[in-house]
Amino acid sequence: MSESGGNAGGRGGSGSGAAGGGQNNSGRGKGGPRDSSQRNAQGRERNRPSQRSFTENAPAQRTRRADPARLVAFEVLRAVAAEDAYANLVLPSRIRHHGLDKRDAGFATELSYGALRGQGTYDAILARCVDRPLDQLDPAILDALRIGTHQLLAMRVPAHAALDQTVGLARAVIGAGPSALINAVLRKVSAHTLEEWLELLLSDETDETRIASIRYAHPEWIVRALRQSLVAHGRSVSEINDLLDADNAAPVVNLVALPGLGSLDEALEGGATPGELVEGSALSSGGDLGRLASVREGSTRVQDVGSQLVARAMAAVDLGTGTGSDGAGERWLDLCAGPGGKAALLGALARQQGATLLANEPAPHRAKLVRQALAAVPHEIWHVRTGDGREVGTEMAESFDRVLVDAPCTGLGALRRRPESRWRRTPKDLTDLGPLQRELLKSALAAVKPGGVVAYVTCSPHPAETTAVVSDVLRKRDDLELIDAGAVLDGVSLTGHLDAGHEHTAQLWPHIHSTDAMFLALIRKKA
Ligand SMILES: C[S@@+](CC[C@H](N)C(=O)[O-])C[C@H]1O[C@@H](n2cnc3c(N)ncnc32)[C@H](O)[C@@H]1O
Repeated sequence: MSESGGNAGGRGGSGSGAAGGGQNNSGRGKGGPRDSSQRNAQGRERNRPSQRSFTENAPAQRTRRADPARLVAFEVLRAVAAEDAYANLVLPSRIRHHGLDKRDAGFATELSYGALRGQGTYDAILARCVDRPLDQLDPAILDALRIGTHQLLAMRVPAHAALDQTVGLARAVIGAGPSALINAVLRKVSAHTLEEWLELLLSDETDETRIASIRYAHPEWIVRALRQSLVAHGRSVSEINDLLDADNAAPVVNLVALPGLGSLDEALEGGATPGELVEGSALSSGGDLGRLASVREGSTRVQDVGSQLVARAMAAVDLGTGTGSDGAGERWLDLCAGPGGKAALLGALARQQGATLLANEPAPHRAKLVRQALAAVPHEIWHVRTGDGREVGTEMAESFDRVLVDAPCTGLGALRRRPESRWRRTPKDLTDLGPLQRELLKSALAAVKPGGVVAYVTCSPHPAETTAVVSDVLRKRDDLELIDAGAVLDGVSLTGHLDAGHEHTAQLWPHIHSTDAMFLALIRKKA
């Protein structure tokens, strides 16, 4: 049991914990994680077909019990497919239910997230190994095959363990019948490495979109949408592969210490590293964040650096009103606040700047989450309204100095955090959300005082929900002007140069900034 457990191979790690390189029955050894270059190199080496060995036992004679970590991954995939569940919500509850330790939890995370993200590529491979169309397979069998394929092609799990354990899982939870099929199909999958499979699948392919779609496991419409997004924000279309690749890497967990309320000391002592893009942030060293008292209290929170930057940008805009540029006496509004990540940061900044915050959210259960998120901020600073943001503009016309519209959007900029979402979203979502995004922005512009500023934010870079919304709403209005959002973002960043601005709006990117792809427009209502 000498080998340690790094996680993924060529497709990038998906979880925080370890996956197997060990020689025990489940294919997972003991030891700490390795850096990704070692994992990639060693993962490919270990899984070369010529070095593979399989037990000669028939499936029925092999493992009959489901390894708990693989069972958790299987249950996550089933819940996502059959119940429309979100992997990031269902995974922790399954891990708790099966009592996985830290190491197995890491393995289950990598396996479920990796199999979900890589689904498009894995299905293209499986289609070559199954004698019927994949949609004619029992969905549970297909999920078991995806789990087996991810272990074989992208994790440092010995091939015999990947095969035996996946067949054992199928026997235990699906039935004895399908295990022979799963055994036969996974043997075919294991005949090649991932690179060899991609070569086989793509050698005759000339369509660039289809090539990128299969290689980087994104639906073709999203490949096209992201290309269009790069161009719309002044970047080169040649960045597309880097962007798609960044969506497949496990995002590092970012922390924020609420300004004036939280501290990163405990996290830094525990191995977190200071964030380089924004003040008060840190990159978590992984593990259970609940061990940190400041996280339990809510004064230090998990928040993507892109979200931190746009919230700070809204708070930092110089209104030039004489009373407001330092925030004293100002009223701030977060129009779409649930579940409260940005509201918590804005609440802390409002306290420091002598302002107050109204956080609005229509969904009652999400409004409750906003209250919980704001719990560490003194109560006299904030108030939560449960209602439709489209009504705020008329109900509270010209009442606020700063308004954040963090609009409901497709989330195309946060695909790395939501492994199933790329397969669930459709182009129709883009068109369906457009009217709501425009109405919310108009309501915000009605609610802001003359001289005040509205920050329009999405976690999508797509022009249909970013630049098109802003230009449609600003068209024919001479009382509004765009502030240079790139310059304001630079001003709140530690580097002072994010290179995110383009034509007065700003766009952050996973492959450039290691943040979610947050869009920011800052609109001032002329005094
Ligand atoms: C992108 S999320 C906001 C994320 C939040 N700002 C944060 O940082 O945690 C969009 C939110 O808008 C809310 N929403 C949907 N329809 C809305 C409406 N008509 N008015 C206001 N908010 C709405 C959704 O419930 C969701 O909570």
